[in-house]
Amino acid sequence: MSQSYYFESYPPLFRPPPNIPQIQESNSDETESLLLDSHIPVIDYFKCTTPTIRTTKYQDVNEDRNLISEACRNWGLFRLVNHGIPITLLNQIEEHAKKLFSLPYETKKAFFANSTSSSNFVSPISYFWGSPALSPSGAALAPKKGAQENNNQSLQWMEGFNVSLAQLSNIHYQDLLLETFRCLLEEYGKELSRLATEIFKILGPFESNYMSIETGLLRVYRYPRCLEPERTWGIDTHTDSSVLSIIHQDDVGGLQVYKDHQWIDVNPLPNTLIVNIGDMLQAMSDDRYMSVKHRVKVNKHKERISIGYFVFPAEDTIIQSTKYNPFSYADFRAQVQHDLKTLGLKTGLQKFKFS
Ligand SMILES: O=C(O)CCC(=O)C(=O)O
Ligand SMILES: [Fe+2]
Repeated sequence: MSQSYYFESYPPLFRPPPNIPQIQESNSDETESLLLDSHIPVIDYFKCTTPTIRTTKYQDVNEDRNLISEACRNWGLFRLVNHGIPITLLNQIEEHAKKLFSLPYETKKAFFANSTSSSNFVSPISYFWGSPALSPSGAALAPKKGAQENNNQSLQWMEGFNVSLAQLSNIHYQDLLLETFRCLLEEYGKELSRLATEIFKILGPFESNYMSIETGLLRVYRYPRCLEPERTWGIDTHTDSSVLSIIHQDDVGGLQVYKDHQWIDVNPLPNTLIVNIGDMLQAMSDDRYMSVKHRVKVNKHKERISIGYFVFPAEDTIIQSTKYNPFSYADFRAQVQHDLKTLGLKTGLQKFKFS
């Protein structure tokens, strides 16, 4: 595939100017210290959730459960191994995502438009780029005015598909690639609902409505190659608004987590998921668990694909906490949307804190 054709798949603002030497896909890795990455807690899902196994080979299941709580208190993030999700499923999703992302930008935009003028059809899969912030309907918030200028801070170097899991089974696509992608996402969504439910149980007890599986969504991201990776972010520093987020990343790397006043690379490890605590879990746990700051770097030589699963409280359930005024997730989301519109950034839980 020629480069000029290839870059047709990038949103126009992400395409390299025609008069500069073209960047090549490369295997040269950026070298960053791997040292601290090895301190990120690793949790064995199988050991935590299989109480019947009691041999000298396995620790007591409670010990492993305590490791999860400890990781959520100290890091707000952990790696999850032995999660039971078939590696072939993860590989297939990645492969299909790559194919869809490499369609021309205009095709992606038209294909995944949220609704058509002739019907009230709402697609469970929508396409967005330039900002991970979406409106409640799943439509991408347009990049802020001024993002057209190069190196504007608010433009984030990513594009993605937002997938509402609850609506995914209501539709069948004619297009084979898309229909296969839909089926794979549906299967992956079920697997992740299972994991999130178990982890939530282990971290609790919490009110059952504090996490509602029906709210689950997937974000499939592509972070395009970027000529000046030091001047922009794939996703800038943020905390997730979710209860729990579960990320699968490919082998490129770029995710970083903030811990003890420094940024640490969350290097990719094969067949490993990353679990993040979101703002909602921080509030409902009275700040015992911390929603962790993280960000995504972009890369000059390689595109990166990641898949995030996010799950939220039932929309109108009031979250009671000793640290925050009572609020619902709907209140929180409205506040975030308002902050993004007016300030261009999310202030998050701070707005709800007891004064
Ligand atoms: O792509 C990633 O690794 C992380 C994405 C992320 O932080 C998010 O969607 O909130
Ligand atoms: Fe995030």
